[in-house]
Amino acid sequence: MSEALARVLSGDPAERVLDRTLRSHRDLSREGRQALKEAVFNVGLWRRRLGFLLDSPDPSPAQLLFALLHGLVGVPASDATSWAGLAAPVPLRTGTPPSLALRASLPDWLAEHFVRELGTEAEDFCAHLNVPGPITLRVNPARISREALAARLASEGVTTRPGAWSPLALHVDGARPNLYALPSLREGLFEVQDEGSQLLGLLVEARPGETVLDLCAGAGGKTLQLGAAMKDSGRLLAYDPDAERLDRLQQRASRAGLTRVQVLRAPPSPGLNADRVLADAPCSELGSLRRGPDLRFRLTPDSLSRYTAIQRDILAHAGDVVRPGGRVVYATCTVNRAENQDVVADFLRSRPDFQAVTPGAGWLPEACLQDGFLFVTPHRHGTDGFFAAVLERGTAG
Ligand SMILES: C[S@@+](CC[C@H](N)C(=O)[O-])C[C@H]1O[C@@H](n2cnc3c(N)ncnc32)[C@H](O)[C@@H]1O
Repeated sequence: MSEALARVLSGDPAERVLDRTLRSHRDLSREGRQALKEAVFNVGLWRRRLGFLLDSPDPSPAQLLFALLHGLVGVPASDATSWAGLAAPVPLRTGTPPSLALRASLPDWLAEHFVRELGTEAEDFCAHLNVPGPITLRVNPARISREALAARLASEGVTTRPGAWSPLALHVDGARPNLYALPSLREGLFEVQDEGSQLLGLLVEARPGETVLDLCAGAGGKTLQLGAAMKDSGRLLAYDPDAERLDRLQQRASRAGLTRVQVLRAPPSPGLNADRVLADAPCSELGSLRRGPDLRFRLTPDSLSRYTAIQRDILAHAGDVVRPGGRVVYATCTVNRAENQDVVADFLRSRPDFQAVTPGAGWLPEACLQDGFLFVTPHRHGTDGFFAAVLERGTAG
């Protein structure tokens, strides 16, 4: 246990450390495996708050585990001492930590960033980064309705409830099921996708018969969604510079029964004249921090500015390949004006033939909008954090 904790604390990804540790300790009981998992995840996540309780800048893994068990979970000191493998209990501080960074267990620079971005909401936002998000499914509307999928999943032993924002979303209730064993997944009736991410795909409003470009397609999470919305008709083009992700996209598209996805191994040229372009740009991913206990500790302050040049290039490229009258959706999964509003403002300055239009007019709840952009967050919407702008190219000139 100490060794696994030490590796996570020194920067190895918690998921990977846990995987390796469990594989080399196959003799562990079910309870033992669960305890190891909880310890690695929670010490990894709460390390800064635990350091405050211990009043030490460099506590040992065993001391951190003791502070977690006794100070945060409330296990009696004698049990916590022996479970942590300590010879004696360690004194713990009481009282609320004095800074947001310590209360929410974040690096100082990151907590300060969230205060700059979110003001009085930063505390609530950061608290929600410490609660794992729900497992959310996106129904494949080309194959089944949301209600019928919920009934089908119930018959397979999985209870769900509808999402509040995306008409395609179902949240899984109760214990984490093995979704990959379900026939309904193999039949392509749903994909696993955060509700906020579903909104980005929906904002494209792709229709059957159109030419749609997914410019940062990755492994195709949103390409599949666009293909379903287009009822597998028209032209759906997917580009990404990462060839391995595109390979996975191709496999997923054929499993989902999409025959019209065309993978581009080189960037598309302006002659494309697409009706719609989704630019789901690479970003600092601050909106996804609740997805892993230690992601926040692997970021550095320069992540806030690392992607802005490439984001500007990608959006400029999107502007070049969409037809007059067509639309670009620029999206990120981060909470950072420099990567969101500022990139869009620069684009609009350099391309006066474009204007920002209200995202999802007619169907997207007002609560998902802020200053004319989509902005959803864990604390307000229960989704991961996402930003999106819908930019329409004028027809004049
Ligand atoms: C946020 S991820 C996309 C996720 C994907 N749309 C999905 O739904 O699964 C950003 C993607 O942008 C890609 N990317 C990086 N540089 C790029 C560029 N210059 N042009 C287009 N895509 C780029 C990355 O390889 C990465 O797959």
